[in-house]
Formats: sequence, C-alpha cells, structure tokens
Amino acid sequence: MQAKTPSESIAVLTDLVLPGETNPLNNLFGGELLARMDRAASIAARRHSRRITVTASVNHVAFNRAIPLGSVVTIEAKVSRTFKTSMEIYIDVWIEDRESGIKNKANEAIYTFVAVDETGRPVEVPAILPETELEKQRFDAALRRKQLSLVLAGKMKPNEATELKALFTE
Ligand SMILES: CC(=O)SCCNC(=O)CCNC(=O)[C@H](O)C(C)(C)COP(=O)(O)OP(=O)(O)OC[C@H]1O[C@@H](n2cnc3c(N)ncnc32)[C@H](O)[C@@H]1OP(=O)(O)O
Repeated sequence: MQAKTPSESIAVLTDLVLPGETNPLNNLFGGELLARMDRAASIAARRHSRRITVTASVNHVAFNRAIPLGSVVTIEAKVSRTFKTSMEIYIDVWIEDRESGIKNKANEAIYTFVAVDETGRPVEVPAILPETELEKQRFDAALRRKQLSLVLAGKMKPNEATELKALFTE
C-alpha cells in the first residue's frame, strides 16, 4: 500500500450555528460540535484509507471558546498518524469574524478511527508521511496519545505504555 500525506485526507466542513443547535447561553451545544467533528473526521479517515471507517475513540476535546449563535464555523480534519488499522484524526475548529472574515481558532479535538471491511473487521491502512512542521509534531506525539487512550480503555497495561513512561523518566 502506497503511503499518503496528511493533506490528501483533509476534510473541511463550513456551516452556520442555527437556533436549534444552541444551549441556554445561545452558544453552540457541545454535542452538536462533537457530531460535526465526527463527520469531518470520518471523511478524512475515509479519504486516507478508502475504506469504511468507524469512530473507535474520542481521545481529546477542548471546548476552549464558546461559539455564539449565527457564527460561521469551519471544521478542518486531517489524518495525523496511522498505525496498523487505526488512524488518529486531528481536528481544528475556527470561527469566522463577520466583518473582517478573519478566522480565529475556537476548539480542537483528536479522534481515533478504524478502517473495517464489510463485516466490520479491522483492515490495514496506508502509512502516512507528514510534511509540514505541525504535521510532524502531531505525528510524533500520536503514539503517546494512542497508548494513553488504550490504557484508559483498559486495552493496554500501563507498564506496556513505553511512550507514556518515557514522559516521566526523561
Ligand atoms: C462514524 C461513526 O460514528 S461510526 C459509529 C461509532 N463507532 C462504532 O460503532 C465502532 C464500534 N467499535 C468497533 O467496531 C470495534 O471496537 C473497532 C473496530 C473500533 C475495534 O475493533 P477491535 O476488535 O477492538 O479491534 P482491535 O483490538 O484489533 O483494534 C483495532 C485498532 O483500533 C485501535 N483501538 C481500539 N480501541 C481504541 C481506543 N480506545 N483508542 C485508541 N485506539 C483504539 C487498536 O489499537 C487497533 O489499532 P491498530 O490496528 O492500528 O494497532
């Protein structure tokens, strides 16, 4: 399988925040943002693998900034690292200023997707070759995040998480 670059998987979703999608403070409801990010991440995972992909885990979400009613929200998802059958997807969320058009970062998240066959069995995905400095940083840290996610899910013993242990012994 030929390796691909993160930019080949990029998925950008731009949409408005409408009244039915807000909380009592008139900001975008967190669950609505999670669903939008899941959609964008799913498209990125599918573009990289050209397979059916399923969400295996939401590894990290930071709701750093509230997103007010009426905002134009852009969600950009890209594969940051691949393993055997799983892919880490890094998602950046931007709000566009109405007058200037300038986009400001509002939130970010990291999801794990797995490529599966028609019966739902995991299948191998192409390797990834990060190009930019940011892509390389995200690639390098992804193994640590995968190990943390597996430990928290009870799928890896803490003493097997070599990358995590290295954080405390360096
Ligand atoms: C777009 C959507 O919303 S889809 C709907 C929501 N998602 C779903 O319904 C998925 C339901 N879950 C499943 O189908 C399965 O649990 C799967 C396919 C995710 C994993 O299947 P498993 O039988 O556990 O397979 P397995 O143990 O081989 O794991 C497959 C890969 O997922 C990784 N993985 C599994 N769980 C996690 C986790 N919590 N965090 C990080 N990676 C994980 C494994 O490390 C493995 O990665 P690798 O092959 O790259 O090393």
